[in-house]
Amino acid sequence: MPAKTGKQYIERVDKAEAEIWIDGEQVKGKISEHPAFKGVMKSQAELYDMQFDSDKKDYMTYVSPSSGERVGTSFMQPSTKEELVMRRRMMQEWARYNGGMMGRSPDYINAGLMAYGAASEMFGSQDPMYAKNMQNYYEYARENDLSLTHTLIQPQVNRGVNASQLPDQFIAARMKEKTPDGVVIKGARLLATQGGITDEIMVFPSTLLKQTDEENPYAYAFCIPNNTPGLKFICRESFDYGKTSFDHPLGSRFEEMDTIVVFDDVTVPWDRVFSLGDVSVCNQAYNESSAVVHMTHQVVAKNIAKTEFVLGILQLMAETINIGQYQHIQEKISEVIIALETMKAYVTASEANAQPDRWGTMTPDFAPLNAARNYFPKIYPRFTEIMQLMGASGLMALPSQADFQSAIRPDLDKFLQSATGDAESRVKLYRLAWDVCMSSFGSRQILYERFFFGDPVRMASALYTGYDKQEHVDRVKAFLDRSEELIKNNG
Ligand SMILES: Cc1cc2nc3c(=O)[nH]c(=O)nc-3n(C[C@H](O)[C@H](O)[C@H](O)COP(=O)(O)OP(=O)(O)OC[C@H]3O[C@@H](n4cnc5c(N)ncnc54)[C@H](O)[C@@H]3O)c2cc1C
Repeated sequence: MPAKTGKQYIERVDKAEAEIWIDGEQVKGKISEHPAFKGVMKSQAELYDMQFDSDKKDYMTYVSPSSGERVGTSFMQPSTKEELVMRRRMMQEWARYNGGMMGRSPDYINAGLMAYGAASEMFGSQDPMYAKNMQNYYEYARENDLSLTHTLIQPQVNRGVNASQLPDQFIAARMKEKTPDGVVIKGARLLATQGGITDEIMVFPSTLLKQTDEENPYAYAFCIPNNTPGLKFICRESFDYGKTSFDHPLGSRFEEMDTIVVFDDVTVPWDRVFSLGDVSVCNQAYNESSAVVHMTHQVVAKNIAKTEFVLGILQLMAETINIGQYQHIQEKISEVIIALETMKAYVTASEANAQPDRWGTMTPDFAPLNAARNYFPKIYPRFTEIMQLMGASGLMALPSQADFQSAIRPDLDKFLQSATGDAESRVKLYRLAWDVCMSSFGSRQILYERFFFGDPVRMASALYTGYDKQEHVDRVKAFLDRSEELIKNNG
């Protein structure tokens, strides 16, 4: 089957009827018609449809090496720099469509899956069956244009101890037993964004587990359909409040939802298991496969689009109420321009210095991408602060679309007009800014950028420990020795 359409995406997820809980009730009927999910599912469907745009399909899709059909480019295992750039172009096309506000457009997980597929041999170190499973699953996902969510983190109960030391050994999802049908998993994982509105879930190694025998049952990697019996998604409150796209321009379209994932004796069939019961294998999978690099490549490409979107909004705000002449406004917008150019430079450098990894996949240079993934979580909250500082009362003087259709419209037209246009256009823009920097949707975006790729403190620590600093240390030592020499010679 070739790349899928938006309609096919929606039909498949509706038909699956995964077990999803929200506001104390289980979702019944078509999830694409549920108020909490219909906006984002429509947006996701639009992304899939872009694969068929006549002017885009040459880079949104490519010819499958197995079926000869055109399949999604985010599944492509690049072997040249040109293919790497094509992948990024495809990913940015999707990100620009949603202003970078959909962190989990399907290309995010596809980037990881592509790398795991290319490195499938790695999973065979435990059992050759796992390597075969990984390779087959990657091809299955590619040929069926699967959408996936994923879950990596153990419940936040007591971060001072390991999962096996919690009061109940099945709080964090762990292996319960092996049966002829598969491995039974019981417990919970966090935090699956888009949980329940994809075809399947990837349950991969959580970030580094302690290397002890007690932790081995918590170490596994598998993918299963969202409607596997015993699998439950527990949603937070929805930030799509059912308002129009005028009132809540982002929340009504891109509210991706975050879910707690419960495994209630879920049997994972053996052909879907890629690793099991060995912390050391799990701990190295992310880095060894280059999944971390390809996922970061997608993230940075997406965040370039997000920065462009923020820059566009800020500039429009400056023009709308004529504040672009003030130096501090120029300085603030310049901060975003500098961030944009920095992010673009990181991606360009990573692609220019790309090399095939040990699995033959053309892989971007991780050093600039690693810097980017540590940089953006710090700068994105500042973008929203700048938006608040520039928006001021304009972020609160925000009548709704219904107000514009009521008897008070003449007042709105008079008092909310702007330097460049009418009241309705101005309110539309400021509502967008509010949804970026003030609303529940906007606050979640800030939290998302801070944490979704891992704890920023430990990411910085990994950057510090993994970075080769010796050359610079040696140069300073040589400089100090040179100074000594000079003193000696001159003395
Ligand atoms: C909006 C959003 C969406 C997300 N989507 C997904 C998803 O789709 N899939 C997924 O798998 N995950 C997802 N995550 C989870 C994300 O990966 C985690 O939030 C992140 O890895 C941090 O883990 P934690 O939330 O458990 O925080 P914790 O690890 O509990 O950290 C809480 C605080 O304690 C500190 N801390 C805890 N332990 C240590 C330590 N050992 N050393 C130093 N400091 C420590 C942290 O620095 C932090 O300040 C999402 C998170 C958010 C906020």
